Amino acid sequence: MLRLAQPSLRRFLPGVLFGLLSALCAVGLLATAAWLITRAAEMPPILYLSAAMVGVRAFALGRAAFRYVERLTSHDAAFATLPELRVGVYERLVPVAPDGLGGTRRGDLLTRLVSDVDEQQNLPLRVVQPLVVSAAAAVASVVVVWVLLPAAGLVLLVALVAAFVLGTVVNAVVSGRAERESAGLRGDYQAALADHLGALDLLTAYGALGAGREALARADAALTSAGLRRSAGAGAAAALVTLVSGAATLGILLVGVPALGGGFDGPALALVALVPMAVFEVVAMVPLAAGAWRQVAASADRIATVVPDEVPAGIPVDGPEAAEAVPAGPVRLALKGVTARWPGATVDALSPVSFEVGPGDRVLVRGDSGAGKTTLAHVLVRFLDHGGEYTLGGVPVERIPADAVRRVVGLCEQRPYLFDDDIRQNLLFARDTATDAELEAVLDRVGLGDWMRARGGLTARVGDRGALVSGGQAQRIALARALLAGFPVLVLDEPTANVDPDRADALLRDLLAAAGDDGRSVVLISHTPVPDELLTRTVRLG
Ligand SMILES: Nc1ncnc2c1ncn2[C@@H]1O[C@H](COP(=O)(O)OP(=O)(O)OP(=O)(O)O)[C@@H](O)[C@H]1O
Repeated sequence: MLRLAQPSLRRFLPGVLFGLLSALCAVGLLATAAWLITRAAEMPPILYLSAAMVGVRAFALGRAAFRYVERLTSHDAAFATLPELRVGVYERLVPVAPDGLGGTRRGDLLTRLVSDVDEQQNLPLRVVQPLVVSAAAAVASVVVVWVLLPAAGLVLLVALVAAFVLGTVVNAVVSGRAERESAGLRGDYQAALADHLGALDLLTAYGALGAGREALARADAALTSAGLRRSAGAGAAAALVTLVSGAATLGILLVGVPALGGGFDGPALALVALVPMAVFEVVAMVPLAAGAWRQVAASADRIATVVPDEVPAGIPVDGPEAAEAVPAGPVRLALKGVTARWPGATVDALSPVSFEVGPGDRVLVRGDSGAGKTTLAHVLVRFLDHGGEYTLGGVPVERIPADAVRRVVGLCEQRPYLFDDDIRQNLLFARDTATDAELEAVLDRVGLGDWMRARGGLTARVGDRGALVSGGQAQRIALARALLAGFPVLVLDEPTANVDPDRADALLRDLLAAAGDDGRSVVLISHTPVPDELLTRTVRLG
């Protein structure tokens, strides 16, 4: 994760270089100004001062200009890396989804994928670059002061090391824990918020809104407290660095005043005494960089737990042998002694099951609640791995890429997901080349044509997760898009789960007729009895 977040040297280097130039200009500005003011007090001919006057102007302009370019280039590098990082995370997430993500709460998962991924841009911006720039600026300043007065250089060196160590330790002690916890607390808060908003109707019905709000307030208080501790740590480190900077100036004066004379005059003393003010301003970034590192690392850990390097056991992975295609022509699906186990579980969720689905077959899968019907559906579309033998057209599915299996075997889930958009968009993603006439025809086939026209056509909205449509209509929309996708084998998981019993029979007949009317095979998972004449065979689980 961290490797992905660090921009390439080519992108990263300009920001470091301009940052260093800006820091050196800041130090140079203070040094030249200090020298100029003290030298001017000696009232030399103006000619002696003109080079320093030009220097002050150049350093002042250079500091601002280099800082501006540094911001541009370093942010450009970080932003250019972010899309690659996001795509990298997403690509690693895809093989794990959906069944490898069950243990992560929705709001928290979103935080990991958005805020925690965004946090990674701070690795180059707030960790690596400040460390490199402040180290280089500190070394350069010590060398210059050392050349002018070695004892002063030594004082500056000791003070810089002290500021570095003390600032970093104090910041770590005061805010280290808060920095490590912040990302998790942000995830907790967003998860609590998503839970609360998603369950508003339930909480209202049970009069539990207050308890929900209390849980939110607790998560918010923990997040705010972590934010305050982080600020306290940053403040304490800044105060300490300022204190050491003052001490460094005093120390340099203590060794510098007795050394006056010869080549080391007043203006030179002013220069070495005031340089720490500028260089400590740059070095103050170090404790903050350490804090930023703790936050970046914590966020990287959180992303890594949802996108592990190795896909968890139970989730299918395309191995090198997964290179065959499903044989062309009508597809026969066959299971022999197939079992399955969810990731992390210790027992099988599906006891050995064997059956075949030939072209045009309509197979009903029945079983008590918990017998493993949904588990079987997930095995059929390769969301879950299996034991035993599962072949498509005689080829073991392990030898076919999972995506190719899913182009042949389609799933209408028990709770179909509808996007908060209009009906057209909810259908088009199954086949984006479909015309409006094709969309209307498929809605007619699943018995939704009149309803769609009464709602004003394909632009009618379905609401968040289908809030504006009934359970049965959601199932029909899901079937319509599966028909559009043209899967040769269609698995319907409990399509009547959200429909009242007297409508369930009619819906099942409609769905089976629509799904099977062009030679497609159907695996129907249902509790509801289905008339024998609509089926080819029945399989009982458990
Ligand atoms: N995501 C999951 N992670 C771990 N175990 C799961 C998961 N989903 C289901 N299970 C377990 O697998 C077993 C089979 O569940 P499954 O949902 O397949 O049953 P089902 O026959 O579809 O039940 P129902 O008719 O109530 O929908 C159950 O013991 C269940 O607790």
